Amino acid sequence: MIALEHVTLAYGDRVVLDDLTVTLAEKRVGVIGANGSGKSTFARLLNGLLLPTEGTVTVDGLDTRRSGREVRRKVGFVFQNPDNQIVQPTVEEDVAFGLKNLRLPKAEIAAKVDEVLRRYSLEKLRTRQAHLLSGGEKQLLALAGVLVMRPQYVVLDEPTTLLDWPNRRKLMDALTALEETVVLVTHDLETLAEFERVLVIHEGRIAADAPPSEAIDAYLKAVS
Ligand SMILES: Nc1ncnc2c1ncn2[C@@H]1O[C@H](COP(=O)(O)OP(=O)(O)OP(=O)(O)O)[C@@H](O)[C@H]1O
Repeated sequence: MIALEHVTLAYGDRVVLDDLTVTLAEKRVGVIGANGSGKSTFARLLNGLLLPTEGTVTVDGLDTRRSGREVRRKVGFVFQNPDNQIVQPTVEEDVAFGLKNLRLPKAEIAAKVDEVLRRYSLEKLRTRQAHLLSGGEKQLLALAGVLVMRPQYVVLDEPTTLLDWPNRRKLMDALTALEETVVLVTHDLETLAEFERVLVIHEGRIAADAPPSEAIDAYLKAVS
């Protein structure tokens, strides 16, 4: 369970999120809102990439301020721009990177990398230069690199922006199949149809917190 208590986040003197208190316990939570409303900021608070200016964020009781490393093991983060997280020359090396940092045995790393490349249809790309992949291929690689670490929670910040229709379908199917708890920030409202809960962020606050169709209605009203 991820809990925010009286969380305020300010960049300098600009308050972007204002006194949010919310608990995320569902398997599938969507986050929507206008450009600049604070969705990425909200997402980054969930795994300690950003620390609250005021208030606390806890993941299964671990405070992101005090237990950042443990929180980041639990909460995988898929960035909006995959170039932010692709760090190794080839696809297979990039997927193996986090596992190597854990100093797992070589055979175990190889087995996990094979499994995840197969699962996301990335096998044929395995020896390719990661930075030369297409945008959509990079997004799938970034997701694979996070999921291979088996986090309990996966936070994704607009992961479908670069994807064509088949790859968007593939990514959404992958998300549906995950056992992990998913928090998805998106402008792609139709991907939220099966979600249990959707938060609408507007003017620094949670303007709606409801099942998808109700939340999407509230969002469209707020921005029109
Ligand atoms: N590091 C930063 N320093 C100063 N201001 C920032 C910083 N990061 C974000 N902001 C500002 O905070 C506000 C919220 O940004 P955020 O990226 O969280 O919005 P968003 O809802 O994810 O937007 P989008 O839908 O366009 O991705 C924006 O006005 C942005 O310009």
